[in-house]
Amino acid sequence: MNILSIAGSDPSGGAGIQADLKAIAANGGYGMAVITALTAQNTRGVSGVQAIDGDFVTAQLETLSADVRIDAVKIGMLANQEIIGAVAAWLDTVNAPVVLDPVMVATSGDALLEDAAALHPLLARATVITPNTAELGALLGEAAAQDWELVLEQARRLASAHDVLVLAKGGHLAGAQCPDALVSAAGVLAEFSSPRLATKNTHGTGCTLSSALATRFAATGDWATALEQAKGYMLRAIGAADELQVGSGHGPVHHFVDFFGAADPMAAWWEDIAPLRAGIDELEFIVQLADGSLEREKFEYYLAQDALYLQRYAQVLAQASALAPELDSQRFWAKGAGEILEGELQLHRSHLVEGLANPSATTLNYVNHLSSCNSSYPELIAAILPCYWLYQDIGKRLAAANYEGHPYGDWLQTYASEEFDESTAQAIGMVRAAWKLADPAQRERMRQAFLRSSEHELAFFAQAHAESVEFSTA
Ligand SMILES: Nc1ncnc2c1ncn2[C@@H]1O[C@H](COP(=O)(O)OP(=O)(O)OP(=O)(O)O)[C@@H](O)[C@H]1O
Ligand SMILES: Cc1ncc(CO)c(N)n1
Repeated sequence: MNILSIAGSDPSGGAGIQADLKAIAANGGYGMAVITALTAQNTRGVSGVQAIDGDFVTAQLETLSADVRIDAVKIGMLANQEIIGAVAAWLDTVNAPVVLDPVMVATSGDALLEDAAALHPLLARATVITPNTAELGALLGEAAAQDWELVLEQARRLASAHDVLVLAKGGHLAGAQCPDALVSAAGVLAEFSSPRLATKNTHGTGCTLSSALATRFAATGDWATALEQAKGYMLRAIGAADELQVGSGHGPVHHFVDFFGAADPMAAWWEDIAPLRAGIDELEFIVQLADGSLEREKFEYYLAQDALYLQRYAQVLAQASALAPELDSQRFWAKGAGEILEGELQLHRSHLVEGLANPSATTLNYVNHLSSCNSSYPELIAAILPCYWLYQDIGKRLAAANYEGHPYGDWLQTYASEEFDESTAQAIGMVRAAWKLADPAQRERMRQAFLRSSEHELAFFAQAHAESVEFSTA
């Protein structure tokens, strides 16, 4: 898909043409650029603007469209009335969806267009306009809205007045969420909200979102889908912004987060518990379980404790579902809870003499650790993760040790299925996604929750032999 950005240059690379080309490429488009103005700009502010002659903007546009098919247009900084006129006239000659970001002020607060009213002739030629709250107010000749209801109301009126779609953006409002909504004269067509990330590096968010939106629309043909995808991309790019070190003011977002973002934190966590994993493999309980020499009494002790554990664990999974931020994760954790209650516990009961045992101190320690994480979704699912990941890992080796007539053969098979592999991959994915949105302190709490659970897993396997275990993960 060929996506044209008509915008100004930002030498610092975080906004304007430079951001647009990066965002278009990162979203799978082929980026092209017609430059309307040069700015002298860094992450702290704009110190100068040199607009291109309107005639030369026209020359760039006409030369390009004489040769190249244009699948979508994104418009950013237009600087003055002459350029607005040139772009408006050219738009009458092309037939492509147009995302117009009515750029008036930079993230730093510097003016990039003198008069909001000058944009009016362009509004009806756009397919979607993407004003922030200040720009929305200015386009209506009103004060900027301070709450989301009023933003939506203003967006509806602007959509109605110019017969366009308006992407209302709540990024500038106070609050823990950053909602965006696609609004037509009839009302809200789609709304997507994301958590507000704690970073000052938001230079060029507006340019980036509008370019991603144009690119995703060219690929999907559906504005709601395009917005959902662009918003997800935006969140990842802002989430990784602090990995870049550009300037001392409002730095850029990480446009290529999906390609060159930091190394996978989940892989690092897995390495962190390497000593615990080795420790589990060496436990007498595991060695004897694998070769079948484990005393029945010890196996039944383990199963009784595990049955007690699983009842509480199912409640913890249900709690993760209750805390989960969206439908997929809600469904995933609730399904996990259901499967434990119907499947795994069933297997345990078939091995057990009914009505046994109280939870051991080891079992209680583990479930209490899980419960202690249950007010924070990211920490709770980080604490849950070893229950999937370690069992999947050990399950593979135990299944490989299975043989015809093995006394614990059905148990050895339990955790070595494609379904369990798939669930484990999904659980890892959900923890990774929550990690990306977390701030550094929360990330460390997540890592600790994961490490502690891994230690409890080792202690749990050891308890039937009352083997003493030493923990060594920091
Ligand atoms: N701190 C943040 N955390 C998460 N999302 C954010 C944050 N800041 C902005 N966004 C999102 O970035 C997108 C662009 O929004 P914003 O309203 O900031 O645009 P803008 O003001 O036009 O940008 P610019 O500052 O580049 O002019 C929106 O989807 C918004 O929700
Ligand atoms: C060139 C240019 N366009 C747009 C913005 C808006 O952030 C900016 N800062 N610079």
